[in-house]
Amino acid sequence: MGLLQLLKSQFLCHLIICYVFLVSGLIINLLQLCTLPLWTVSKQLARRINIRLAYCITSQMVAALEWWSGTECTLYTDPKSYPLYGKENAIVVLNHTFDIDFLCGWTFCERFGVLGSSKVLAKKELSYVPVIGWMWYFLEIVFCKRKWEEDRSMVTKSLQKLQDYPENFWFLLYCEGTRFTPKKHKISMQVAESKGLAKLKYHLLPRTKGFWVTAQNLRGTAAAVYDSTLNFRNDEAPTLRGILNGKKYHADLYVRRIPLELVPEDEAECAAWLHKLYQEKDDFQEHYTQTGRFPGPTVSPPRRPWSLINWLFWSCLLLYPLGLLLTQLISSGSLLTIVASLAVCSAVSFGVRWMIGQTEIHRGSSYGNKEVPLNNN
Ligand SMILES: CC/C=C\C/C=C\C/C=C\C/C=C\C/C=C\C/C=C\CCC(=O)SCCNC(=O)CCNC(=O)[C@H](O)C(C)(C)COP(=O)(O)OP(=O)(O)OC[C@H]1O[C@@H](n2cnc3c(N)ncnc32)[C@H](O)[C@@H]1OP(=O)(O)O
Ligand SMILES: CCCCCCCCCCCCCCCC(=O)OC[C@@H](O)COP(=O)(O)O
Repeated sequence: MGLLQLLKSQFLCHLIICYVFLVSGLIINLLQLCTLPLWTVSKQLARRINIRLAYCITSQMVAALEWWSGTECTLYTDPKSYPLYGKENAIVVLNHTFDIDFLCGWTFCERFGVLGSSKVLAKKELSYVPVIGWMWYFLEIVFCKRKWEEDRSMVTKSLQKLQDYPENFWFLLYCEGTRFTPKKHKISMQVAESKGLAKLKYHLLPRTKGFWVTAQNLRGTAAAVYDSTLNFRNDEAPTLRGILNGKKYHADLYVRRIPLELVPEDEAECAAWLHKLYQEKDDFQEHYTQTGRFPGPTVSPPRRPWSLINWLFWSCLLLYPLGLLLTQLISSGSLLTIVASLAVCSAVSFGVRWMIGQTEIHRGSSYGNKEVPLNNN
């Protein structure tokens, strides 16, 4: 192990990175709160400011992946579609297989200049996560309880609000609705069988209602669906802890651009279209497993310096006062202040560990985990 790699694996480094993320994140949440009065005066200006504030948070995690761990991201796509990425609104459909698939998604957003404005149909529980979840309120992220009857009107309303969004955005949909586990896969394939649908090897059966309502409400707003399939080389199982430890991964993303006009408007036809899409995604994953690559040409959209610059800015801003505080603390020799500082460090460490836990599949929800009574007709 090289010296740099050894440094990256040190707990103290992780504590510093997490301190900068947490404290800057809370400051930005506070700034977002301050934009509240602006929403009534100029909604579009408030949105543009919040896009930039959100960028300051999410790009720190992207910088950790791109610059700290040096993870490589390769894009497999049609060269004719490439110039359109980042220049139009799009609905992104992505497999939900890895702890950090969302972070790879953010990394591609960053490389095409839509990181601050990117959106997702997210489970409600994530809205309570400090920093990221709180930031999402101001970004007009669409939340769902994963109970269609309760979600229907709220999801529709939230999507309609995006129709006059002032900057290009990608709206991410994990149609599988939850992360892949062998148990969830087994149950969802029982559902597929009972519905006479083809079985999938690498995906859960997609939930079609969210996709249909998104396509319907973003028609005329989004130009295309980006069917995206992510995999990692050499059976890597990437984690956020691995990224913090400076471990380098190799992400491959296969993207097909499908004009939104090709998605059927009728709900049943749209559902059938999505099921077919997932069967094709499964074939691409099979191709990857057999050959170690996706079909078609590759490009590696370059890293941009902004995520690193933002990270360095917040680090300088927050580590300087921390350094001063620590020096004063040690020179004061007060046992009480030293104990209080250790308690704050432990709280930061505990808080961020809990947040990292949200990204870990083995701590995932029980959604899609329960055997459902099947109607075999
Ligand atoms: C150039 C580069 C291109 C791309 C770059 C890639 C990506 C970058 C893009 C953007 C990045 C932006 C942000 C990313 C940042 C962070 C994101 C992090 C995480 C958030 C993600 C989540 O929280 S995922 C969880 C929440 N989201 C969803 O669930 C979405 C999908 N779900 C739906 O759409 C659902 O329909 C619903 C949520 C709207 C409603 O849920 P409900 O459970 O009520 O669903 P349904 O009524 O649809 O389900 C019942 C039907 O499903 C069948 N079914 C299938 N499997 C099962 C099963 N296991 N158990 C029971 N039922 C099952 C069932 O038969 C029903 O079928 P019907 O035919 O009767 O409808
Ligand atoms: C600079 C780096 C500092 C690191 C600090 C850690 C920050 C943690 C950020 C938490 C972001 C949370 C996003 C989690 C996304 C996710 O993966 O959600 C899972 C859901 O889709 C589905 O849930 P489930 O049904 O449980 O599979």
